[in-house]
Amino acid sequence: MIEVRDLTKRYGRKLAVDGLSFSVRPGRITGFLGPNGAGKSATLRMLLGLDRPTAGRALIDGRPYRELPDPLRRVGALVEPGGVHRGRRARHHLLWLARSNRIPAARVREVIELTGLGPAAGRRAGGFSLGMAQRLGIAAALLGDPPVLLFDEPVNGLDPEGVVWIRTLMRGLAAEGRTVFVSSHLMSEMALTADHLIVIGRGRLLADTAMADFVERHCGSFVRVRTPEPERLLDVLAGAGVTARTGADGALEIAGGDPAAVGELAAAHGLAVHEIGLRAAGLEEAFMRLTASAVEYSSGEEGR
Ligand SMILES: Nc1ncnc2c1ncn2[C@@H]1O[C@H](COP(=O)(O)OP(=O)(O)OP(=O)(O)O)[C@@H](O)[C@H]1O
Repeated sequence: MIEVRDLTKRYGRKLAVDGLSFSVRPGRITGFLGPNGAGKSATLRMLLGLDRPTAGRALIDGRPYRELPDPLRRVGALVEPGGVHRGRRARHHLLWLARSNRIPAARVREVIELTGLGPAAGRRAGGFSLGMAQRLGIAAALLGDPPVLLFDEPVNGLDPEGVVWIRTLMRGLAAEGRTVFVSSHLMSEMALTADHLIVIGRGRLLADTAMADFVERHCGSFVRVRTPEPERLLDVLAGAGVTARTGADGALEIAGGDPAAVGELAAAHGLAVHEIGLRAAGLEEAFMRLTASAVEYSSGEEGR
């Protein structure tokens, strides 16, 4: 179980995490989502005792990381790949970690097997592909057989096979009853992986919801219509009590609308329609809408 309570982190004048509170339960994968710079890594660093909160608490099994007895047996983390000395062989790295944490060497064999590192275990980590480096990082995270696992952007840069492998592994870990907390800035990836979502923007909580509820609430259908006179169609729609928004390419979008009704309204006002149809709102779009104000704020601030 992970608990974050009123967590705040300030770097100089930058408020990276701003009074954040949420819990992460065992037995499921919880996705930690937010646009770049939202404060995900800062939160994970505080959970792992790599950074001190300015205020509030970041707890694993009720304690701050630094107060955990045998931390490797309580929590495993994949924070940044490549934290391994390049000249060190993968197996030796794991054996060294095991020995310094009083973990039996037999467990090293198990995690090598579990992560499919076998053929590469005798090779030096410096020559590893990103996919192999990720497997080694995950082997290290699993060494203490911890009930809590944190993954920071684990699929970044991986090929499709690597992505599927990590997704399957995380599902297995959650099915064993572990707490699996995984950060990403990709909603589409989370949709395939997570059971629950914590979404943050500008260091604040934007959503704490079951994945299925998020999909149901945010991913209804909408009518997309393209006309050479969008301003006039907007007026006509507004006159009929219909709210529309202008999409990225200038087409109008009407949430939950009926294409026939929109088409007839346009025809009745002599408006040309170049394209009209019913679309399903994508998860990525829903995520962008949810976090849009947070993104605008942060880019505006950086421009100052
Ligand atoms: N050590 C630091 N010093 C100063 N500012 C920092 C530091 N670490 C993070 N920040 C700032 O805090 C904010 C949150 O950063 P963080 O890395 O936690 O975001 P993130 O959600 O993990 O983003 P990304 O998806 O890009 O990794 C950003 O604006 C970042 O520039």
